[in-house]
Amino acid sequence: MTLPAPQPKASHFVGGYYIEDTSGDEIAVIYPFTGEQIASVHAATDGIVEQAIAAALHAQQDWAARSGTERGRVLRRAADIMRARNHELSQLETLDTGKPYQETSLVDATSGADALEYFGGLAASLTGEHIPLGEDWAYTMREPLGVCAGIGAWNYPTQIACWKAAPALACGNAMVFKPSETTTLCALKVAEILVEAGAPPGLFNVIQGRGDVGAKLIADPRIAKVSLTGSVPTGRKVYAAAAEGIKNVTMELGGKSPLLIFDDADLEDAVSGAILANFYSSGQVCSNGTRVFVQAGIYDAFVARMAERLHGVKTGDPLDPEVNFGPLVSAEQRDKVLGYIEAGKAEGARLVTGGAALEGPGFWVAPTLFADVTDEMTIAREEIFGPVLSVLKFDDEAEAVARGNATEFGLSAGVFTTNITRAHRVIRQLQAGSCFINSYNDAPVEVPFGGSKLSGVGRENAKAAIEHYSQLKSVYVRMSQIEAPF
Ligand SMILES: NC(=O)c1ccc[n+]([C@@H]2O[C@H](COP(=O)([O-])OP(=O)(O)OC[C@H]3O[C@@H](n4cnc5c(N)ncnc54)[C@H](O)[C@@H]3O)[C@@H](O)[C@H]2O)c1
Repeated sequence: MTLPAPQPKASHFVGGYYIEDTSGDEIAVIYPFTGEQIASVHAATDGIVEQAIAAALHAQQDWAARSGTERGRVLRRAADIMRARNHELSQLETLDTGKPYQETSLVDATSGADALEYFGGLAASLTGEHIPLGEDWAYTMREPLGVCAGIGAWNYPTQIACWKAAPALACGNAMVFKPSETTTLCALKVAEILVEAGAPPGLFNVIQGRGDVGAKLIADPRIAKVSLTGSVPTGRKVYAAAAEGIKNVTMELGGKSPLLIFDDADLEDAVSGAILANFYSSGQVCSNGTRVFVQAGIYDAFVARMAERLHGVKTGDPLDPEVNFGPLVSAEQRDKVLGYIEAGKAEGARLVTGGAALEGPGFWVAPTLFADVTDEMTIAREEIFGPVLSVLKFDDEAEAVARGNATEFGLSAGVFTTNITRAHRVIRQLQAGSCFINSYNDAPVEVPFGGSKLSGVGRENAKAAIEHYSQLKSVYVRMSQIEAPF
């Protein structure tokens, strides 16, 4: 298999070109399967940050002056290019993250292309309204915000870049995007593709760096909006920095989501749902349903069947299309997850399967199933971001809802039951932004995605995202003479 060369032409993509400044700190690109360095980039210097913002400001003028139809055509062309290059982009996503190709070839560039296509389709319909007021009238215009900053996490580098770029660009904004320092490669390809599709150079720029570069970017007064995908502690810092400039924000943060499985659920379906809710991307998904509450009547059957189904995990080289479970993204993340597993054992959870690192040079953690987990255990309270499923027993519906909601997070929630009245009743009471009935972790671009409570502010995807990347201008038009008091 010929692999894409992981080393990018240069670290940053600014003003339509790859640019470099090796005086920035070196950031190694590590392939999580081998633990070996496969490329390197340099963190953006102040000069690179300045060039990126200047290029974005310039491009935004041209872009905002184009019709929505023209803007949409560029985004849809970019979607077509991404789809045509799915194989190569998916391999790069695998090298960047360690997620199996079996998964990346279905999800990542595809989901990115869906966002570009969807918002490309919406671009021409972003109109204001006419408000009759007797003889007078008013109208509204939907205007872009200006230059937006996008800051990404490491679990979905292509998708996160596209989920932010597509609505921003559709509304007439430009963007400077900083990927996670752990996954630096994929967003550069998104930038290349947008230029190839006809976006003005500088419309979507990618600069590398750690938190300090992100902080510098969002502190700049020329940045009108900040969209972050990351953890709650980072969200607090970024939100506070954005508040200094009264900037618009979208915060896509962490979660500890409940998945409620009732006695009357289809057992096999519920087990499949819980697998999707916990082991996809080796558990590194923000919306994962990591607290699986199972009603007493099917509790033992659920735990037994889940343990059996986990025998279907196939590890190995994530680029092998037969492999369905990959390593974690970094040594640091593996160690963090192993720490939580030890806490689970020490606090008395019953380890059913897994519970240790796997052999190999890469960053492996075995898919881990804990039963008899109780609400106060660390593994039931904190976001682990790894392949660790906790099963908690419950007796009745009200108890399950109360315990499900007893968290500071509010990203997702799910329910498995064949009683449709109960399904809707329970979902209505669960405090979460993205919910599922007899399913889990579906994220089509047509549906708003985001969290409540500490899990976030604002929504990505769907028409809801337009509100977060545009502002309304109201214009009052008087048709009659003005009556003034003096
Ligand atoms: N809700 C969602 O849509 C969603 C999706 C994916 C991941 N996540 C969350 O992301 C976390 C995992 O990702 P991570 O470890 O990369 O998160 P992180 O918070 O460590 O970093 C996220 C990004 O913020 C940058 N950053 C750090 N400090 C900054 C600062 N002071 N100013 C500006 N930027 C700064 C980082 O460099 C990185 O690019 C998990 O908590 C997960 O739940 C949420």
